[in-house]
Amino acid sequence: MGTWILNGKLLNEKNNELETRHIYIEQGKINQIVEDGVQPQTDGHECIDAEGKLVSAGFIDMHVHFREPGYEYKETIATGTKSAAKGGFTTVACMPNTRPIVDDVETLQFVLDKAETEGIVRVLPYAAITENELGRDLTDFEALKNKGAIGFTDDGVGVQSAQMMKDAMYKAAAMNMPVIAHCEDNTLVVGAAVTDGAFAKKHGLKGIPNESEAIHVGRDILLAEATGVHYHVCHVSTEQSVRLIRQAKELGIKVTAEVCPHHLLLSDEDIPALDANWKMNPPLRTPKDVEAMIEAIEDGTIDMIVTDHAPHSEEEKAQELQRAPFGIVGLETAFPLLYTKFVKTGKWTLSFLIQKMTEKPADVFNLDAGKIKIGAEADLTIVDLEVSQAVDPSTFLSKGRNTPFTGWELQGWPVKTLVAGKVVWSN
Ligand SMILES: NC(=O)N[C@@H](CC(=O)O)C(=O)O
Ligand SMILES: [Zn+2]
Ligand SMILES: [Zn+2]
Repeated sequence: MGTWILNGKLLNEKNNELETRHIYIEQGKINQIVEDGVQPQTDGHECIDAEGKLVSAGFIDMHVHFREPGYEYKETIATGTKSAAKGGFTTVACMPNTRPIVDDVETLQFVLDKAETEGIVRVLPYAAITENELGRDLTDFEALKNKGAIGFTDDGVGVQSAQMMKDAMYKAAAMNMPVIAHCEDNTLVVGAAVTDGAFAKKHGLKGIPNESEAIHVGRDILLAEATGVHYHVCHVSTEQSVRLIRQAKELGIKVTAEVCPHHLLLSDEDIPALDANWKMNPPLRTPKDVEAMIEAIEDGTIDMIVTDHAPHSEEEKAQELQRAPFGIVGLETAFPLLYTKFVKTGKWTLSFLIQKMTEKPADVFNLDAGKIKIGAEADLTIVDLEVSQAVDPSTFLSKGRNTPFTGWELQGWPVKTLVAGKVVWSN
């Protein structure tokens, strides 16, 4: 028995038109795509009616925090993947800043086992660059790669020593593995709650300067050039970083980059009060930086959109701004936010947005995913593009409720998510 998804709207990337199609899935893979008008042979098969809804390749998020092991009160692989499925994501890449850090094969195996037994979407694990993310000793890249790590990153902190980063890049390059960098120079203001901008000034707060990110981006681009590694910049937030990445790409250096919805949609001037739901790292920057992020995703300087889904508990986020941890959740709001604010407004085509959340990340990280085609895994997302609904954190499947987008009236809500042809979430 197979499964038919009937009457879905598939995006024709050539003309950005939505066309009605029927998709037949067998043994987890897309087996047939039938034109409207042709009567599909549904006898004896399961049928899903997608009448009028968008059927997209499942979204891919190359930057999430699922907190397991060690911080299960914030999120688990079970709740994190549920949250992902609800957001229409079928593949997510997990950051290693758990407790313990994913810096050895035992911890990596633990994550893989949990993903296998409790995860409802595909989970790809990153491993740390340095032991305990302390920046002192490199982890065992060879062993971690062999066990299934897809790249190396100390996300959460910057690798402070240029020599350490260079050694890591040489090693990763020799193994054909990417280095993924959280860019933050700790000799500049570090740990402040907001950017060095209007909000900081108004409230008499110290601010994190743009250079603390961009100095690492510039340094690492030079090191990537010297080592030949595939270097990927995490959560780009400043116009200076964009400038450096743009130039590096022009020079043919192997650099790729990601941006988060919040850095495309919010600036420090939007922060309403001293509220930790607006605190994340990197922080919301100035309106000029937001403009630069939009330009950079539009011209291809930034390759993909990621959420940096970073759940924290209610109690942690209720602390005063300086004490509260950095991070906001993102999986359940990413697509509706971007669809409503960029596609509905006519700034982007639907196919542009979907590419940045499917094909592009798959391309950059060599994943066999991100496209609806015969023979591909049936990782699919069915999205209602019409119904308008307000963001309500009490409905999140994530344990985290920490979002600045509460109450935003959005369209483009996923209604059903399939992984390998199985419905893993349905509203
Ligand atoms: N982005 C955040 O604000 N927080 C992340 C760490 C990180 O991505 O650097 C976290 O682990 O909570
Ligand atoms: Zn980070
Ligand atoms: Zn992160």
